This record gives sequence, C-alpha cells and structure tokens, in this order.
Amino acid sequence: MSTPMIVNRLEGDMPKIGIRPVIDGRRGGIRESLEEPTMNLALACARFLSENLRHANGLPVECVVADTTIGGVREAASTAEKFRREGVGLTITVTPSWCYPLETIDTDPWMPKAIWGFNGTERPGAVYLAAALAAHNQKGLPTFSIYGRDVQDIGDDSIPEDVQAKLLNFAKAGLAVATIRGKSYLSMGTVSMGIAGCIVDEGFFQNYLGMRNEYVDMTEFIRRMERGIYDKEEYERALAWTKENCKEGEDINPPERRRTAEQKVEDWETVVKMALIARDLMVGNPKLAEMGYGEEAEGRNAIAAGFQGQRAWTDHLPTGDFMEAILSSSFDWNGIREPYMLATENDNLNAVSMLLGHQLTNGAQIFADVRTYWSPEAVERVTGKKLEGRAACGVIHLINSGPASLDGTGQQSLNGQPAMKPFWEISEEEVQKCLDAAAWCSAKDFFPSGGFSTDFTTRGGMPLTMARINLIHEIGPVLQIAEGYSVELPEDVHDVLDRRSDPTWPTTWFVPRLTGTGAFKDVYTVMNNWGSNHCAVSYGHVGPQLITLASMLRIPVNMHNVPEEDIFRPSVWSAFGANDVTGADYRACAAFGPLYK
Ligand SMILES: C[C@H](O)[C@@H](O)[C@@H](O)C(=O)CO
Ligand SMILES: [Mn+2]
Repeated sequence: MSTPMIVNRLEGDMPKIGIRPVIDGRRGGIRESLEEPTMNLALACARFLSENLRHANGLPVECVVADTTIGGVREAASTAEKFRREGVGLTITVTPSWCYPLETIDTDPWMPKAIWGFNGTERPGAVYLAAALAAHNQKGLPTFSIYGRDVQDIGDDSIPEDVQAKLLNFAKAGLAVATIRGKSYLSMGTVSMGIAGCIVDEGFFQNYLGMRNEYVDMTEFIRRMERGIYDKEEYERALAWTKENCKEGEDINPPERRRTAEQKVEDWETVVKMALIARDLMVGNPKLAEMGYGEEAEGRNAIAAGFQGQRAWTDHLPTGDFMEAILSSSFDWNGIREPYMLATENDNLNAVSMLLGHQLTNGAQIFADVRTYWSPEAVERVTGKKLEGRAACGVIHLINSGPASLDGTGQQSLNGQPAMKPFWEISEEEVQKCLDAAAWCSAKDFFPSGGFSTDFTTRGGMPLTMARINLIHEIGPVLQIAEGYSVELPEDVHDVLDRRSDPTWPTTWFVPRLTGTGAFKDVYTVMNNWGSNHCAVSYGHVGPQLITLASMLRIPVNMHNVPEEDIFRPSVWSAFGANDVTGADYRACAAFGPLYK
C-alpha cells in the first residue's frame, strides 16, 4: 500500500494547542505544594490531545505547555508571548486550585479558549473556574468551561471520560478556527445560474472566518491548457491512471447528441488537464516554476475553492465534474492524499460547509443538491413498492453532478461498516473499491459540450451529517445541521426513482434522525426547512462538533437534531437564556459579533 501523502500544501505552520497551568501564586507553601500537581495536569492534557488528535491534513497536533505555572500577570504575559512565537492557535487553561482570575486568564480576543477546572475539593479548582469564566464574560471573551462530573483526588492527573470528550470537541473545533484563518477561498469563475450561494460576501469570509477571497476567471484554464502550463509528466501519468481507473458508464444521450469516440478521447484529456490546473490554482505547484512559470507556481493559498462551470464554461467546454469529483476525493493518480474542498457552481457557502465538515472529521465530503423528498406514498405510487426499514418514513434524494467525493460511495469501511475515513486510514484496496463503484457517464443535456459525470450510489448504513451555511438578511450567516443515515433502496426502487432524475449523477439516499418536533418532526419537514439547494455531507454524527465550532465563529445554528446534553458552547451562552438554548445562541452571536470584526 502506498504511504499516504501527508503535506501541508498551504502557507504557514499548523496551529498548536497552548496549555496554561494556572496556580495560586501564594509562595511560602501554598504555591510550592501545588506546582507538581498543576504542571502534571497540564502535561497529561497535552499528552492526551497530541495522542488523540490529528490535523485534517494528517500532520500531528502539537501542544505547547507554558514554561512555568501561571501565578500572576507576568507569567501570563510571558506565556502569551511564548504561545505567539510558537504559533499557538487556541488555549486550554488547567488548574486544580484557586487562582486569581483577572491576573491569570488568557485575554487574546481571537484565541478560542477553554478552562478545565479540576473537580477536586482539597483545593478549590472549580471556584477558580467559575470566577475566571465570570471575568471572561464581563470582558467579552467567551470561554468554554470544562468541569468533570466526579470528584477526583488532588494529584490525580488522570482525565475522566467526560472531560476528555469536551477537551477533544473544543480542541478540534479550535484547531479548525485557527487553521482556516488567513487562508483563501478561490473563486474560479463567478455566480453560476443565479445561485445566491455563489455570491462571494467578503465580509463573511473576512469577519467570521478570518479568510481572504481570491478570484480567477475561467479563461485561465484555457490559457494554461493552450500554453501547456501544467506538469506534462504528471498529466501523462494522470491520464493513464484515469483511463485505467475511471471507466465510462452508459451514455444516455440520444444518438444525435452523443459525443463521438474521438471527442470523448479529447474530453478525457481536457478534464484531466482541468483537474491539474484547478489544483495548481488552489495550492500552487513548484514544477511550474521549473517550467518558467514562477507566478503560476505560487497558487492562491486556497484551503477551499469553487468552480463556476455552468453555464459559461459548460455550454462550450467539457463539464468540470471529473475535476471536482477527483479533487474532492481522498486519492488520485499520485496516491492517497488529503481531499481538496472544491465546490461546484462556485457555491462558496457550500464550500465553507464542506471545509468545516472536513476540518472536524478529517474526511472527504459529499456536495449535493437537496433534490427530492420522496414520501412513502409517492414511492409506492411510482414503484408499487413500500419503503421499509430506516427509509419507511420517506427519504431525501441528495444528488448533484460534480464534487460528491468518491469516498461518498461508502466503499471504505470502519469496523465492517461503510465509512468515509481520514485519508491516512484508507487502504489501496478501499481506493480501488471506491473507483470501481463509480461509472463515469457522458455528460447529459445540461452539459452540451461533453465531459463525464460520476454515477454511483452511496452504500446504506453510514452515519452522516448534512450541513449548510446560509446568509440571511440582517442576521448574517446561520448554520443548519441534520444528522442521519444513508440508506440503500432495493435496486428496482432505486432505478425507477433515479431514472426520473439524472441517473448519470451520484446519489445518496438520506434519512435524517427525527425528533418528532420542530424541523425534525418528519423527513418532509427537514427538507422543507433546508435553506438552500445544496448541502455538504460529512461522515459520522458530528452535529455537536459543528455546534461548538459555529459558536466559536459566532455563527448561530438555526436548525439541528443534536440532543441538548451534547451541546457544548462557551459558558456565557447560558447568560443569554439558559432555558431558551436556540434563542440564546442567536442573542450571544449577535452580542459578541463576528470573531474578527
Ligand atoms: C446541471 C444542473 O444545472 C444542475 O447543476 C442544477 O440542477 C443544480 O445542481 C443546481 O444547484
Ligand atoms: Mn447544484
């Protein structure tokens, strides 16, 4: 099996986690008695996080522990300076004792922060936690509170499971915030077919995500193709790999509209070049500098991108579906690697939804239209068959030509179940299964100038989370989340429904987990409340992690099916209405405003 390629393709080192051991500064016995247990707690926390977290690009997560315990403002300041030098992107303060809040807290407004107040009673760690949070709340520095449910003995540096869960949730979301900061979203083209999600709102990217916006016209693809501004050796390798692994499926076009065999050969050559060029535009390619194209070699430092495609490109040139699908997947002709976050139709709100999902799960994403709600009655009417099992209450048809990653076939497995795994856990055999489960069909009528779309059906039984960021007038960004499962329909049922849609595109039959109330009253209501034509789908039930991340970015969550006990936001959110969690989220996000404004 080839070793997965682990590279940081973007500028800057990966953010580290700063650990702040805070202590009662009284010397003459008290501080001395606490030095060891306090530092040991910090070291245990650092060890735990480094052992259990990885960056989405596969690099290990590093923790930086303060040089000394922090008993006063000078030690707090020198720790902040050390963290700045080391590239710390989020901080976790730990303490088993009482300390002096205003003299020791982390006051960096951009730094996601949490405090673990050890639940021990020999020294009042929880008292510091409460007082320090009060300080943060008064100073407008929302902070996550971690307090174990069961009392531990002083000196016990084990980390209880409930504390572990909150440390991981906070840390992974905080790493996402720090990782995307300063990176670009690259628009290749502009607004596609009047889709509002394609309007690039620079205020959203700058003020909420700390990201930059880059733009390139789609003619840049023509320039690079016609002038050969791509790595020729890699192109030959990519084309050969594609011919070997991307088998053509049924051409459902009527004979008079079918591309000739010669045209299809040309189309494959074009779409493979498009994939190389899109990647180079996103992250650069030193090979281009060797060819004398120094500026092109730089790329746009894009951690996410979108390709307009329709219709200015696709009415005249082969569709970008192959480019989008293969770059969004965890593998290509160079082997197994981190997937690119590349949205079709340049729907940048969906690209960000994919990006957040990828940063939290490390996995590839499925970009899809939220196309059709099929009620059991409608399915029975058109197929004569009853929906059963998890699908019995209806299904949502997720389908879009383009960047549904081939990981979305569900041909990777975790404990024998279908999964979309971090690329470094995917085997060569699983890569081949994903490739073999997809047919590359000649683009249909929507795309009059050729290209190939991916036809596959996601395996059933995968826990999935649908997400979408929408921009709302006078509110700004809101996030919606639906945890659920992929389901497999009997082939004869699938075929009838699929053929009514676009059978040359990738299908995921999705069933949200219902709560019986509100937007999750039934499957129909979930779809009826979806705020856009698109969604981004991650592997696993990651609603809690998305909710934590959204609160760090001050993006309210308008819809989710996450149990209230799993919601983890800064402690101050409860001050906006402890008995009205959703309303409190909106009020808190509005009060604190975007993280970078
Ligand atoms: C090919 C079609 O135009 C699709 O791109 C269209 O139905 C969409 O996906 C709209 O989001
Ligand atoms: Mn679409």
